[in-house]
Amino acid sequence: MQFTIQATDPQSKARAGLITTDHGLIETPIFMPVGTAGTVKAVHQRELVADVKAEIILGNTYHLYLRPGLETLEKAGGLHRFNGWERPILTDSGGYQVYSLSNTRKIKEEGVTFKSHIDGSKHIFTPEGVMDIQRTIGADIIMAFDECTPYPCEYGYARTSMEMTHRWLSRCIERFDNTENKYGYQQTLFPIVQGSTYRDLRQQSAEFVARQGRDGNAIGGLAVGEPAEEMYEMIELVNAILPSDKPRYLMGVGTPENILEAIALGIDMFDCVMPTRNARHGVLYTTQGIIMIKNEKWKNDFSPIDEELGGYVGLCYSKAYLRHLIKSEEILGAQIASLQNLTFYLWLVKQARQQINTGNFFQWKTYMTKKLMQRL
Ligand SMILES: Cc1ccc(CCc2c3nc[nH]c3cc3c(=O)[nH]c(N)nc23)cc1
Repeated sequence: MQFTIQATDPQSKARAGLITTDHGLIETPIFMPVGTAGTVKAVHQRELVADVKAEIILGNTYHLYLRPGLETLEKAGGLHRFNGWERPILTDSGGYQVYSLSNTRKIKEEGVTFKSHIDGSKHIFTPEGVMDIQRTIGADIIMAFDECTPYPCEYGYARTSMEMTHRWLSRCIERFDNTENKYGYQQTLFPIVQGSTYRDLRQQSAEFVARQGRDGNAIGGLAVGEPAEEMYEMIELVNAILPSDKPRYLMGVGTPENILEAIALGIDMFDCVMPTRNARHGVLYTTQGIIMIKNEKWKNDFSPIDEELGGYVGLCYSKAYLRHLIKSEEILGAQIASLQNLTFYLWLVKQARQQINTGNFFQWKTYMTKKLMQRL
């Protein structure tokens, strides 16, 4: 995996870059739609490419391991072949998903034991085990096995948790560097910085991660309920330590405003469940601002959802019709709203990239944030 920086913003840490993988190119800054059971909820591959213009999607190790399972994925020739997505894929290591989905997990030095949220069967994720699982899934970029430190937490817990994540990272690197890819495509491992919101721990973790010299680096332990200002402070501190010539992936962030702020702080890659989760609840992101589509005011508004966005659903469906579908809890409503929000997120990072290339990202960010976050 290669990363080339094509332009940097003179008034911030923002940069426009290009990531090259065996499954194609990724222009950064980039937003990565979250696939869960191998698909993005309620959206087809064709739409992801043609409408959303997604360049890379996220696969979910926890879900895929439980269902369809490793045997099926291996027989299919990996996730790319299984779900027909021929572009880059990134998979998370599963630790976070166990933490957020299975309330029966236990953390030990060896790894994390949990019961499947599907059938209650017992499992253990270890650093070595999730490296093998992600080798079998076959994603181009795989994440180290970490503990996403809960927020808020005591300093002592944050330090112990970070130190275990560092020991797990060493075990991940040992396993990954001594196993081969299974399907003939190169894979790369990103380590994850932890340390909660404690400046000295974040500094230690960023230094430990930077020392591993991997192709890219991730910032974890954020977007877990901390105030945005604390998140920005941690990003700024960590990005000053992570190498500037490698992609930086901020996990789980965020609102359009968070994303533009983080781009200005030097982040290149994003993922977030917000676009699809909010869509299912009728919260639409549009180039004109936020629309709460269930609101009475859209009942007889037959204008297109978002003419400026240039996406299919924004042009071809009216606000009134989408309101009707969402109120009726029709699947089509979730599909249209998900497509609108995902298309918007990809549009936003593409606009940011263009502004970085033309050198006025910083002014544009202020104007765009004010415009996008207004309620219509
Ligand atoms: C499919 C998929 C879903 C979700 C994710 C990111 C999930 C995610 C976080 N989401 C919000 N905050 C987060 C923090 C962490 C973290 O510290 N470590 C890991 N491994 N994942 C995180 C990646 C892939």
